[in-house]
Amino acid sequence: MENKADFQYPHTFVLLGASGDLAKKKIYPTIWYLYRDNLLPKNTKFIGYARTKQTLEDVKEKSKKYIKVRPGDESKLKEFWEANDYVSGSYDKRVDYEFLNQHISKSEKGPVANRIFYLAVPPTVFEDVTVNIRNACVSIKGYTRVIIEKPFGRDDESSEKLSSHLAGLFKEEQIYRIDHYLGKEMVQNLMTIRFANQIFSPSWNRENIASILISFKEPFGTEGRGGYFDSFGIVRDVMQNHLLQILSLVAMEKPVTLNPNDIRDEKVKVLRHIKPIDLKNLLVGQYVGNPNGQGEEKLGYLDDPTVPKDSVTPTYAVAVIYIDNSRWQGVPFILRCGKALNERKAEVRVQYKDVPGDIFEGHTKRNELVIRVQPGEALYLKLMSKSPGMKFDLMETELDLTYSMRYREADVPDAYERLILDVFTGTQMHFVRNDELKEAWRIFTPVLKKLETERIKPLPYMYGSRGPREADAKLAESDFKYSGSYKWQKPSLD
Ligand SMILES: NC(=O)C1=CN([C@@H]2O[C@H](COP(=O)(O)OP(=O)(O)OC[C@H]3O[C@@H](n4cnc5c(N)ncnc54)[C@H](OP(=O)(O)O)[C@@H]3O)[C@@H](O)[C@H]2O)C=CC1
Ligand SMILES: O=C1O[C@H](COP(=O)(O)O)[C@@H](O)[C@H](O)[C@H]1O
Repeated sequence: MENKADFQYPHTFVLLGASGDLAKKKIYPTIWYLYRDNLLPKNTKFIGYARTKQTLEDVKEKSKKYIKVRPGDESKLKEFWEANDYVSGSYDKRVDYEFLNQHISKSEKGPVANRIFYLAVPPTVFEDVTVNIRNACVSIKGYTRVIIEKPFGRDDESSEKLSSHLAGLFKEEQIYRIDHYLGKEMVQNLMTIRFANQIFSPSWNRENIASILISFKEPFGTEGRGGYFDSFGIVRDVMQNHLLQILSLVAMEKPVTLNPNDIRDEKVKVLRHIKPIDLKNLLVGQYVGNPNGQGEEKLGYLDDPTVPKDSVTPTYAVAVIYIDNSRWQGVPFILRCGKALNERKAEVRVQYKDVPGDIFEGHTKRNELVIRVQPGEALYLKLMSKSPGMKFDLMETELDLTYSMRYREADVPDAYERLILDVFTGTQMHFVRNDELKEAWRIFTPVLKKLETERIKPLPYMYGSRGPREADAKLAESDFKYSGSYKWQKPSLD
């Protein structure tokens, strides 16, 4: 943590794009929760900025249904909105930012005042906004930090262009690139699980681990957002960022210290051992409607009116990645993600090798460590045990750390809450550094280009299914064994 001492000074949090979807659904609720829980500096002002001519009352009204208010919080909420303001202005005219600057300055009494700019704006105005912040709005008596949201470009070239643009305006310590998966409880737990447990360290390697599956599944399709999605696809939307970030935390070497740059150095190092993905190691799919489904389920991706009828954009993908270093050589890391599937789930499955010299006549099953990111955080280790009683049979069972049962009182914060608070405290550990981004695009750009120039046709899968049938074969050929024999007995809360 850089600077809790800073908390005594005035802070201004400027939300650019305050009239948009992300602002009302995510950012206003998040800053309210942080404010409600007294986690922010006492003297923090919030300013919404966007082109839309509206009042603060309008902002309040639009975000109302997304803001949770517990009984007794009403006066605090009133106080929160009193600390808010809304300024309307263009994204491209310096004069409007000069006005914004004057507005911010009004509440900046004293020798030090800090400013945070959250860019909840589309990529098309990104350059204008950052140039204008730099020219007219930086703090002259404190820090200025900018939070940016993906997409960070759509390939290596556009991302590099964006990075050089930003580097010309701000120092890397001022730039907070959000990958909200880095704010999730179990993703943050990965380093603790790996490096604070001697039991895992000696086996976390190619000698013991057969394969690692990192999955993201969503039970809904693009639902009218297809226009945006179609120019990106699931590989850019989820795999190149969220899943690759998880991979780097699972695979990296132990950092020298917990210093954010030591951690990010290790993440970059492990990414550098990965070659660009070969087309033969990528499988893509696109959902089609389920004729027997209800409502949305009946519709396929191509039925979305905002999607071109001949689109070959993947809504599902499996990529098999190899890390060419001494720890992981030959171990498949399988990244798998998709929309319009049978369930919502994000998890990591570390599958251990078969027991050598099995004396149990082939009845042993592989150990599997499952780190469930969502829904319902859990960590469980599937293992073999003698079945209780007179018999000497083997059974598949688990050591189970289900958060809702073990930590009943714990309040797991939302990813955005953690990350925005990190920006106030100046902690960049859970943000993406420029060179990480560069490596991520190096790994994915060639295969994305191939998919697009060759117009590779995605495999169809039905809305609400587990994805294309061929995906399981890909898992199997990548040494991920599924037996279907494991049964979990959910413990009762009593
Ligand atoms: N603490 C907890 O909350 C615990 C919960 N459980 C629950 O018990 C249930 C079973 O545990 P789990 O570890 O998932 O057990 P399994 O090893 O049986 O895995 C089941 C998962 O395997 C996948 N699968 C199905 N068919 C295939 C196939 N042909 N090839 C490859 N993969 C396949 C499916 O997920 P997919 O569609 O993603 O491929 C399925 O959900 C889960 O619902 C789990 O959440 C278990 C232990 C602890
Ligand atoms: O970044 C994205 O993530 C969301 C899923 O986030 P989650 O926290 O709900 O798991 C996904 O729906 C969206 O397409 C993608 O851009």
